[in-house]
Amino acid sequence: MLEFTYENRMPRVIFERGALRHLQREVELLGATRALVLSTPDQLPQAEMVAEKLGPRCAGVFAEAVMHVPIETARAARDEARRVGADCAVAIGGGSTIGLGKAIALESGLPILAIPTTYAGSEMTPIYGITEAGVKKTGKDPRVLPQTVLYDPELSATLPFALSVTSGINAIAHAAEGLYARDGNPIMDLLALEGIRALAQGLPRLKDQPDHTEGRDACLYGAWLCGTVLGNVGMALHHKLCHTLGGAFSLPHAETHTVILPHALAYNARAVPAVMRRIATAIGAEEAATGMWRLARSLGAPVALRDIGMRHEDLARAVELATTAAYPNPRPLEAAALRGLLERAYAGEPPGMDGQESPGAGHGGRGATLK
Ligand SMILES: NC(=O)C1=CN([C@@H]2O[C@H](COP(=O)(O)OP(=O)(O)OC[C@H]3O[C@@H](n4cnc5c(N)ncnc54)[C@H](OP(=O)(O)O)[C@@H]3O)[C@@H](O)[C@H]2O)C=CC1
Ligand SMILES: O=C(O)/C=C\C(=O)CC(=O)O
Repeated sequence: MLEFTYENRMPRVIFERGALRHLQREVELLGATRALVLSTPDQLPQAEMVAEKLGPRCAGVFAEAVMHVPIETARAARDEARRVGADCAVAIGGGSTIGLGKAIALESGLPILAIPTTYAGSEMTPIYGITEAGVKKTGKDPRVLPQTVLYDPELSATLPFALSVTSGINAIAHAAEGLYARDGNPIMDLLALEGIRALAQGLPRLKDQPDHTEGRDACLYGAWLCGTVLGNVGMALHHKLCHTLGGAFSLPHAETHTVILPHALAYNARAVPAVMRRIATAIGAEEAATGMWRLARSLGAPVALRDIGMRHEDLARAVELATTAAYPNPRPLEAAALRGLLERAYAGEPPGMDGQESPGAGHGGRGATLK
């Protein structure tokens, strides 16, 4: 049975090597005259390049973005936007910088022009996250969806290979979960499969040559598609686990996605076998979960939670948190099976394909009926 609701919520996208040359025109199209440029401290040279290209349309540079948007940084950026009379925010960087732009937009409604240099995909979503007193709160608001995105693969050429791989797998995770999202639709399925394929083919090309032209093009293209999926349909167990591990135990964002994804896919494999076949085909593997684990390993990415800062004594708490306010998932959440999943992920073992039960009270996924 085919049933879905589809609504188009997408920014204007310019994808081009050297896309920054369109910056002035694009800011003008937003109706803006005073842009506040945002970046992390380390990406200040890129922010200054953007400021230079903006010329008189640049109101200032705020290069203080940090991971997970602490409320103090958000307040400082909002104050700075007011102080310089900004009428738009131009965010150059990864999810941390774009997240800071979203924090400004959430309060002021200023339009955002995003220039992503990682593959996290925040530029395509109306999702924001702000951390206060050690707790990250996320929400959705149409005001934080960037109005324009400039994708320039040349700007990601400096992203180190290891970061490119984990960031690329972060993107693949959005698409993989989009394929079994309860509110998914055929358009997002097409984007998801193409996004996974592009990243699975692009990432290995960066291994010996991180500035490989076609490799960077493919990865950024894949990131755009996967980010679009994240922005349009709901996520499931994998994202819930990653948000739990990142939020409660401060594990690094993209690395956590990289370690967890094969195990989350294995957990859901029997509930949505058709989806798993499609993912396997997209990554060129016989089976989705093991294929993802092998892909990560072959690219030298972390495969063990213990190698990215997890403590074994925190696994029980992680299960508890992951089953509280759970995201809809095709297979029901069972504490014992989740503990098994995390034990394997902790030790860096291949995903376990055993001990699975029928979909039961999970939503069963659309993949059960859609080919
Ligand atoms: N709201 C949403 O829809 C989404 C939000 N997110 C959020 O975004 C954050 C993760 O995003 P992610 O992009 O992984 O993280 P960051 O923005 O923190 O970037 C990750 C790393 O990439 C480096 N980097 C970025 N650009 C370059 C470049 N051009 N050259 C060299 N290095 C570069 C950064 O270095 P440095 O710090 O030194 O600049 C940083 O170490 C998390 O907080 C996550 O929750 C992620 C996905 C979607
Ligand atoms: O936590 C956020 O800022 C919002 C969403 C994400 O981080 C998506 C993801 O897990 O990559």
